[in-house]
This record gives sequence, structure tokens and C-alpha cells, in this order.
Amino acid sequence: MREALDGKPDEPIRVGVLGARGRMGAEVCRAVDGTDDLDLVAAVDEGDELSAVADAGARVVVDFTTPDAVMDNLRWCVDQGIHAVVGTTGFTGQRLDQVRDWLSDRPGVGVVIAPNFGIGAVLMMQFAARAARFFESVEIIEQHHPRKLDAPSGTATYTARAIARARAEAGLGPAPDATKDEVPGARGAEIDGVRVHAVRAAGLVAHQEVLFGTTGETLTIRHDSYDRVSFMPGVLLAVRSVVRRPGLTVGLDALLDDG
Ligand SMILES: NC(=O)C1=CN([C@@H]2O[C@H](COP(=O)(O)OP(=O)(O)OC[C@H]3O[C@@H](n4cnc5c(N)ncnc54)[C@H](OP(=O)(O)O)[C@@H]3O)[C@@H](O)[C@H]2O)C=CC1
Ligand SMILES: O=C(O)C1=N[C@H](C(=O)O)C[C@H](O)C1
Repeated sequence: MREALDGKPDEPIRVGVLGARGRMGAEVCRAVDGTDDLDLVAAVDEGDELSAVADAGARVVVDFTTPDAVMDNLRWCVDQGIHAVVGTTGFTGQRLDQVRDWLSDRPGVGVVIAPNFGIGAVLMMQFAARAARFFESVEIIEQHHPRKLDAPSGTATYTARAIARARAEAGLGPAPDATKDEVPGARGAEIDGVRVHAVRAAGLVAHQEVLFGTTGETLTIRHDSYDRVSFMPGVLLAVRSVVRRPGLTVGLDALLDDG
């Protein structure tokens, strides 16, 4: 077990990528390679040894793997004193508590977990949370490429929870809905009382619409990622930030507020 790995201020940050042959991991490797202040020192995928990351002296790991793999990866990083930036989905409240528990034994280590690294997507979630208290109805429609493994998306789940919190604070009850669900699933899934619909279609990358309604008006807040490069500014920001942000940070909001 090591303390958090600290580099010298002027040295490039040494970065390891997990899931490096995947759609996001490959994009992250290209993005890190394209900077002057970050060094890609390890690119690890399924079947490779995690120890390659430590052997290469990585100070930060970026994980875009699968919900099944991510917890073991993260546990290993924290034990090794390696900071982690995680985009992989599947983070329930229970999982986040588990990560906080691991980190309590490693005070210098930082972990950033974000359901969506797209700056526009982060703003879409913030705008949706802000709008929530003014509308009696709300539904989320997320749309993704058909090779996505999970539904609903991490972004939709995060958005639904933020909207539900805002509605509860405003004293709003359940959204009006007299419909009888004659075919199971016809009204989508329900997350903290918010309906979420997941669309999968070839040609899509990652898209989300939040539809609000009240008497005589609707408001639609929509974000589209047409290319995975859209996530890279957020990923690079998180890599640069996590080394001076011990503990668990969930979402990109605090990092954007830092400047
Ligand atoms: N937060 C955000 O902004 C974003 C999050 N995501 C999320 O990121 C995750 C990855 O998405 P995407 O890149 O599209 O998926 P891919 O399936 O393209 O990539 C995942 C990669 O991880 C590999 N892998 C699986 N297990 C391990 C392991 N134990 N160690 C190392 N590598 C492993 C897979 O290998 P193999 O194929 O051989 O199993 C694959 O190459 C998903 O959870 C997705 O929802 C995606 C986009 C943006
Ligand atoms: O799998 C994807 O592609 C994406 N996953 C994340 C999610 O589940 O929210 C982020 C983005 O929507 C792309």
C-alpha cells in the first residue's frame, strides 16, 4: 500500500487508461497524447495486467471499462495510491459509499466519478435541475448507440435524481398521470418518481432530452454528443484536477466552478 503518488509541479502527469481499446478509452488515449502536460504511460484493456499501470508509474488512471469491472479497478487504484477519473457507468449510492469508505483509509487519494464528461451535458443537467421546480410534469428521453450495455444511461439516472431532489425541495408531488400501463414498459422506467425512456438506434452517439410541462407550455432541454471527442475536454479537466482534489468528487460541476 502506498500514499498518493505526488509528482513534481512542472512534470507532466503520468496517466494510465483502463479500457484503452474501447470506444471511449481509445479516444482518451488520443486526447492525452495530444497534450504537453499529460503523459500516456499505460494503456490497459481486458486481459491485460493492471500492474502495468503501477509499473509504468501512473499517477492518474482513467477508467472507461464496464459496470462489472470498474469497482475492482477502482479498489486497486485506491490501494495503490493512484488517483482515478472514472466515466464508467453503474454507480449506485451504495457503490459511491463503498468508494468513500476505501478513500477514508487513503486521505491523499482523489477520485472523480462523472456520469457525463461533456460540458454541454453537464450544463443540460444543471439547467434541468434548475427548471424542475417550475413544472408539474417531467420526463427524460435518453438516446444512445445500440452497442451501449446499460439502460437507462448514467446521465439519465443522475438527471432524474437531481430533478427529484429539486421537486421534493419545492414540495411538488408526483407528476400527473392517469395512464394505465397496458403493456409493461410503455411508460418507461421510474427513477425517484421521474419517468425515463431509453432509445437505442444505429447512427446515434449520446443524446438526452428533458421534457417539462405545465399549464399551456412545455420546455425541452436537449443535449447531443455527435462524436466522442465531445467528452475529452471534461476528461482532461478531471485528470488535471484530481491530483489536487483528495476524496470523492461526483460529477463535473465542482471542477467547472473551480475555473
Ligand atoms: N462519463 C462519460 O462521459 C461517458 C461514459 N461512458 C461509459 O463508459 C463505459 C465504456 O463505454 P465505451 O467506451 O462505449 O465501451 P466499450 O465497450 O467500447 O469499451 C470498454 C472497454 O473496456 C474493456 N474492459 C472490460 N473489462 C475490463 C477490465 N477489467 N480492465 C480493462 N479493460 C476492460 C473492454 O474490453 P472487451 O470489449 O474485450 O470486453 C472494452 O475494450 C460505459 O460504462 C459507458 O456508459 C461512455 C461515454 C461517455
Ligand atoms: O455509453 C455511452 O455511450 C455513454 N454513457 C454515459 C451514460 O450512460 O450516461 C455517458 C454518455 O451518455 C455516453
